[in-house]
Amino acid sequence: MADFSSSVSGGRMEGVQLRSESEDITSADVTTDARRNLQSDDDEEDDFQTYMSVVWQGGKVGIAYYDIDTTCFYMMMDTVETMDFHIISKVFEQVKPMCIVTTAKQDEGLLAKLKSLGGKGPEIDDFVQLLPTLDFSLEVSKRRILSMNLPSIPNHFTESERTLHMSSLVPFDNICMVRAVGGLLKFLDKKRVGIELESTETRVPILAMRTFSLECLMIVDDASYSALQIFQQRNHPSGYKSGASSGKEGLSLFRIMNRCKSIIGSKMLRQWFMQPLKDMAKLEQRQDAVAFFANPRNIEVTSTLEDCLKHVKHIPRILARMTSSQATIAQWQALYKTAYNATYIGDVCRQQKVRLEVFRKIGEKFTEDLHRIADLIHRIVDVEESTIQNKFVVKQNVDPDLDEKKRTYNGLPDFMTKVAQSELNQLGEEITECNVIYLPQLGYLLAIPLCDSIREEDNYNIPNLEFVFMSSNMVHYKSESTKELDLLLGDVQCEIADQETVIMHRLQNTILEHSQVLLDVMDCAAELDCLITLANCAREYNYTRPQLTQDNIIHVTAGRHPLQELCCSPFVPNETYSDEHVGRMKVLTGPNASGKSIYLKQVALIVFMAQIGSFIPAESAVVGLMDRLFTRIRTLETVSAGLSTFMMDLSQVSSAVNNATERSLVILDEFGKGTESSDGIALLCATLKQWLSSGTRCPHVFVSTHFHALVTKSMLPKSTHLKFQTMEVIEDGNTLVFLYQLIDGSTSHSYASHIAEASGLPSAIIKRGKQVCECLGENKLVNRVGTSKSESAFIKYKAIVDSFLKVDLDKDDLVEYLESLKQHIDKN
Ligand SMILES: Nc1ncnc2c1ncn2[C@@H]1O[C@H](COP(=O)(O)OP(=O)(O)OP(=O)(O)O)[C@@H](O)[C@H]1O
Repeated sequence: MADFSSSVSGGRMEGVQLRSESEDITSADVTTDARRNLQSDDDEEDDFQTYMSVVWQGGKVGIAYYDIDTTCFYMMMDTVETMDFHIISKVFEQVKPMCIVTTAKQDEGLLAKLKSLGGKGPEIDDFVQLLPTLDFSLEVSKRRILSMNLPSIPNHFTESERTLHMSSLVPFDNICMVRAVGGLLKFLDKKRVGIELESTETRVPILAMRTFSLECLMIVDDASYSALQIFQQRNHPSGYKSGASSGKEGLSLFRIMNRCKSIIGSKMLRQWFMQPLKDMAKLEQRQDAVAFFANPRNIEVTSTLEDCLKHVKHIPRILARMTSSQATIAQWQALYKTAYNATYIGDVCRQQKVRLEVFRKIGEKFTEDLHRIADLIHRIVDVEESTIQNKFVVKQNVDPDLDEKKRTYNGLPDFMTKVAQSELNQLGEEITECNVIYLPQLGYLLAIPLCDSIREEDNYNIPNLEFVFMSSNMVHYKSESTKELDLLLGDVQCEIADQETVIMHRLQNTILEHSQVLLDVMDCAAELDCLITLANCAREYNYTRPQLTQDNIIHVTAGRHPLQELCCSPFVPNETYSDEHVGRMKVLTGPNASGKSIYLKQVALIVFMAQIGSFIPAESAVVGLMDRLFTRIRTLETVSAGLSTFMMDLSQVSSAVNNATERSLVILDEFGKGTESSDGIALLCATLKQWLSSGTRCPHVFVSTHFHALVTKSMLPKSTHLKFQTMEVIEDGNTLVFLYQLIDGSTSHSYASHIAEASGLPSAIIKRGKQVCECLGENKLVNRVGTSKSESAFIKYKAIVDSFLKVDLDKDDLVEYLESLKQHIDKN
């Protein structure tokens, strides 16, 4: 009988789980699944796909892009764009779209630029999508925007209320931007982006519309990011198009500084790194916050906030899943934790007496609605049971009717055992075992194991029982009592599921109506996370607060390279002074490996860090905000970029020459080295002269070079802007001691042989190199060295040449001479 009762409960499981025995999964599997859900939520991989649209008209560009992952729409307000399309490139670098949509009637230069952004992969033809100009017309675009169905717009809104709401989200006076949005909406609808497999009524989900602007950004190109090791490698699924390798972040500034507690924080920090600012007020707000969190007196508040931030999740992704009712239990739980912890963060920030912009924003945006959302989820969702059952389960006391159904359902096993017992009593003696099970659609059934009396197929019939089906040695019947059970209890389990789904939908809609609050929370929490991260770095790496100024100067006392200082000890700090009085152009010469490149990169990194709002590796600094950063630093990647190395060098330098202003920072590390040295030196010299001749419009230029003739032959004009500097070295007999100290002046040696010696090159080679070098320097004949074989051949050929030179063509007989020469050669 023990067997019997267990089969009864086994039958119940079968019915509840809606699956056959062969598909059975254990509860351990369910929790693994749930855990996997949680993990996927936590995954940091940037599996985003974005679609971008561009409209360039009247010298202004408007850009819009749609992120399939967050289902948010981002719009860049109309911005002045020149023929070098650096704004479009900048947005492209950040968005990395799958494709770019634009109007078919297009400027050829822009079209060529867009195509070049797509790289050289096989998908290049699909990368730029040209749509009819009508799809981008202003009126059509406006209409399309106004008819959008955002979840934050409540259903009861009238038409004019909707229009008013949309106008608050979309600045309609930005014509290019509105047209870009309209065109992209059309494209998304046509391609059914993200909803390819859904029914035709389903529209592309759009959770929110957000604007962004590049006006206050310092422009840094992709090559500089990798040359300065700000990012080492950036993963992107569309990397295959350009043939770029994808992998994890290597040793980079971002890697050493990213201590964010949340994924949204990491994402925002990456965005901050991608968008250095020239907006002083914003940067100072960040600095104030970093100073507060870096202060040891505030360590308790900081760590409380950090603990809460760990639980703030990527809300747009969750809300996007909710719009299609596909949120997993892990995501419900994540939303609850986010709302709960955000409420706490709000309380902590409101308690602070210090006036920080981030505290003010959090105090204002973390409203009571958050508390209500957390409370609703907490009261309604039974997380524990949901995780076990891997579906949305409603807690008790939410709906009395539902509670009643659940009570009935939970009492079923006992009841079914009793029914099975009474059925067994009525069956013949040859049947020793039976159980009652529930199967959806079929209802309650009596299951009897195969025995001798019902072994034959014809023999399945049992009086008073209706045969239904046979499987796994169990024959299933309908009896009077099971029919009664059907009538009495019906599909309780399905009804419970239906009712729970209705409750879930209602809860979901309430949350989606508050999606704006949740998105604001995410932004503020991510910002807070970034600021605490910058503060932690400042404390750990001993960074100081730079003074930002509108004056066009860069003054750094005892500056360090943030990555190099972690790799070599002791690191020698150096000063940087660049302004109108001390000169904006520094030409750095010095022996190989004396620290020139590290110094140049250090200058760029310090300015970059100051312009993301971070503290910097220096004793003190005054940094004037720069508008662009140009670099020409050779990296391994530039070698593999397809273009010849020298072509890459030239394209980077020409971009600097054409676009650098007096507020730009230009770093040239050994430009001109990749070609014949006279051409290289001429190019470098001409470039520097061009900037020097621009007088006060000369950018801040830092150049390192081994072209010593630039100094020794005074190739550059005398100018107050020009200053020669070098790295101090001491020559002690045969050894060279590097001090890595920047001093005024120049050097005329590269001391390459010392470096070669230190690098383990055989001394015979170094000795010979020195010999040749000396001979060339003194304009002497270089003595030939070689093997004994080449030596004797040299003597033989020299004798032939000498004898030929002695022939007097007017007097001697040439034929006779050649004959004797032949005999001489044959003999030897
Ligand atoms: N300020 C410093 N303090 C301590 N060590 C340094 C410093 N600067 C550079 N170094 C060390 O010197 C090495 C070489 O530096 P770097 O590559 O800048 O030389 P370089 O002058 O540019 O050489 P080359 O002209 O051959 O390119 C670095 O890898 C580092 O180990």
